[in-house]
Amino acid sequence: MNIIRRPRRLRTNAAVRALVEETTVSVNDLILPVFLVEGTRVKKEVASMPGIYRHSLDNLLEEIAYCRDLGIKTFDIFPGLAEEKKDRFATESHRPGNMYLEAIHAVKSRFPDVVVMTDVAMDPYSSDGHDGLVENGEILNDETLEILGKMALAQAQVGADILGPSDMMDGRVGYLREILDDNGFTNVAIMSYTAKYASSLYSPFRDALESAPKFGDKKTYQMNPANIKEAMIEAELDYAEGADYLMVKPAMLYLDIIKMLNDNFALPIAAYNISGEYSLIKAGAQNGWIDGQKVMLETLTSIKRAGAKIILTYFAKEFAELQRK
Ligand SMILES: NCc1[nH]cc(CCC(=O)O)c1CC(=O)O
Repeated sequence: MNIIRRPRRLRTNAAVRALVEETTVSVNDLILPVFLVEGTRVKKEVASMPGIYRHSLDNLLEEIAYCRDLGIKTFDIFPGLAEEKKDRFATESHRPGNMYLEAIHAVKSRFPDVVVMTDVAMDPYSSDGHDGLVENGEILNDETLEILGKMALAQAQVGADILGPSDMMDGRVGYLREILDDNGFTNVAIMSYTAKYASSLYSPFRDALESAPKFGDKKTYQMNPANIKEAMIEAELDYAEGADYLMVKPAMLYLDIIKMLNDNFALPIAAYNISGEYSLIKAGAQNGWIDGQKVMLETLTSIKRAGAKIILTYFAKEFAELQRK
């Protein structure tokens, strides 16, 4: 038998496999999204996200301290608000001293080396549960920008490092960049949710924050999962408007989009391995149908292989714990 090229030679043992391994996920690549709620000593598991909790600030600080010791350096904080704090205009989102702004300030004061990423979107604060201002059942674009601008500035003022506009309004990256620069926050970065699709996999996140839309869906602002071309347009716009990072969301079902943006833009590409993607894997593992840890590793590796340098993932802590062993 004369088989000249035998690819299996590079798979013979673990050392050789490690030698030729092209993609390695590191804790340096990961951002852990965390959920913040009002109160003290609150730690409530999200029913649809086993192992993920809503924390009051005191517990969140402990959680961050623990994860920081594991090597996780960046945290994306999301607020869950009581219904009575919400209104049409998301007024609470930029009220000085609100729970969210206090938390950003507290995290940055306690852990100056930690990178705090924030969420810039109306939905956690909106009585309509939408990412924009609603009028007669429509989501207004330009009026929403003004609210996002106030929210972003308030976050920058308390020490946010990276702002994450997750709303999908047109023109918001340029609008926020200008407000930040005009107020002296030239070093506050923007990680734009560039290609955010109207996915059915956000529902566990909306459970966590009780932020589901009160009517309709988000299809007039989030992208159609069937489309590739508009991701290019969104990325061109965000690049031109000054985004520092481009994000694709969700991740697992959108690896082609991650690859396309990475092939076409020199900015770091991030991917958000979202709540429903996490829940699917956890559910499969809890049923004993798949090996949760192996599927987690394969998932993160695949997202990175597709071209994401950065992965926002609820698995960050579990991954870091596994690495430490
Ligand atoms: N601004 C909304 C927002 N910011 C982050 C997520 C989802 C994150 C996840 O599912 O993990 C969503 C959900 C949505 O668009 O309804």
